Amino acid sequence: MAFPKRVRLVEVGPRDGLQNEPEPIETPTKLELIDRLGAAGLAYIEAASFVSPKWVPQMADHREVMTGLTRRDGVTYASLTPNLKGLEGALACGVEEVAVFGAASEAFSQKNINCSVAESLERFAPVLERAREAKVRVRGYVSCVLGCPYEGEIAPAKVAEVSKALFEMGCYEVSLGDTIGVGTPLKAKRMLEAVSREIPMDKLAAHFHDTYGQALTNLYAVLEEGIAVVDSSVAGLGGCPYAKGASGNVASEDVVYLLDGLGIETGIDLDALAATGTWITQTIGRPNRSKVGVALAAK
Ligand SMILES: CC(C)(COP(=O)([O-])OP(=O)([O-])OC[C@H]1O[C@@H](n2cnc3c(N)ncnc32)[C@H](O)[C@@H]1OP(=O)([O-])[O-])[C@@H](O)C(=O)NCCC(=O)NCCSC(=O)C[C@@](C)(O)CC(=O)[O-]
Repeated sequence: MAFPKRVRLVEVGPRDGLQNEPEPIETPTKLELIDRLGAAGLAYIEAASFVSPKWVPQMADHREVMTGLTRRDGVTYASLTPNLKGLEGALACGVEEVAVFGAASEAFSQKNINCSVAESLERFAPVLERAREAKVRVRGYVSCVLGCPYEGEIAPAKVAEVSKALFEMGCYEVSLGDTIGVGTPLKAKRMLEAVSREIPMDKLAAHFHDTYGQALTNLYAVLEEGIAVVDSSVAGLGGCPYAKGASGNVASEDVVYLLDGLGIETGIDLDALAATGTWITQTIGRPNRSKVGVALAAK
């Protein structure tokens, strides 16, 4: 299969990237980050997460973030909403899109959202129904698609089953999360093969973490299979609070550099994105995990 002509990046830095930071990050810093990302050409930014502040304290300012945004034309600002309470909170802030998040692993589902996979799907059904009423699109995540921190190997058939359930429930797109970054290209292709037998390829996204340094390679493999939506995080920020040791998402700068080299359009200004990565890592005192970002900053 040929590479797609254009790839849509879903920037998850302000949410996935920051949710695990141990020290509180000021809301104005988050707002500036979101604004800079929009200015760099990111057309889809996951800005906040309407989850319990007891579970993820770093996302407790979701309301302030979603109402404090300076909205840019053509940019979608999305939020995670694990249940109806989260959705109602997000709707009250004028959110344009939301995401529910399930898992292909029972143990991870319990640790992350305190319920089984089947219970999570039951919980998502009214979220999708209410979102439909409010004319808000819902994205679906499946975590642990290439391995689980608690269960180890995850069968591609399980990933396909949960993805299909989310898609049939009304998620317009299902994002496949290698939460702990353990995947390798062949594994990623096999998992995608199983999922794409149930869901059209153009309704799927790749959400790869870079814990084992395989994320770009895995992305290359799934781009070859026809994936055209990639989740990434500026400067490779991030990690999941319920996946110990998981490092950040693949860095947006590295993905854009790869795609530019393949002649795949993204609409993103790499220099502006890299400058944003330098700025946010300096501001929050974190290493920049984008090799491209570091190289461009050293020029
Ligand atoms: C889902 C729950 C809420 C269930 O948590 P629970 O304890 O089972 O929920 P509950 O309904 O029994 O409520 C308990 C308390 O939470 C409150 N509550 C209930 N819901 C909300 C809400 N929406 N917003 C704010 N507060 C809420 C509720 O009001 C109550 O408050 P209390 O009476 O104790 O004061 C909890 O487990 C939770 O918030 N989990 C979030 C975990 C999380 O955010 N993980 C990281 C994101 S997922 C991820 O990173 C993976 C991904 C997407 O990036 C893909 C990948 O890489 O794999």
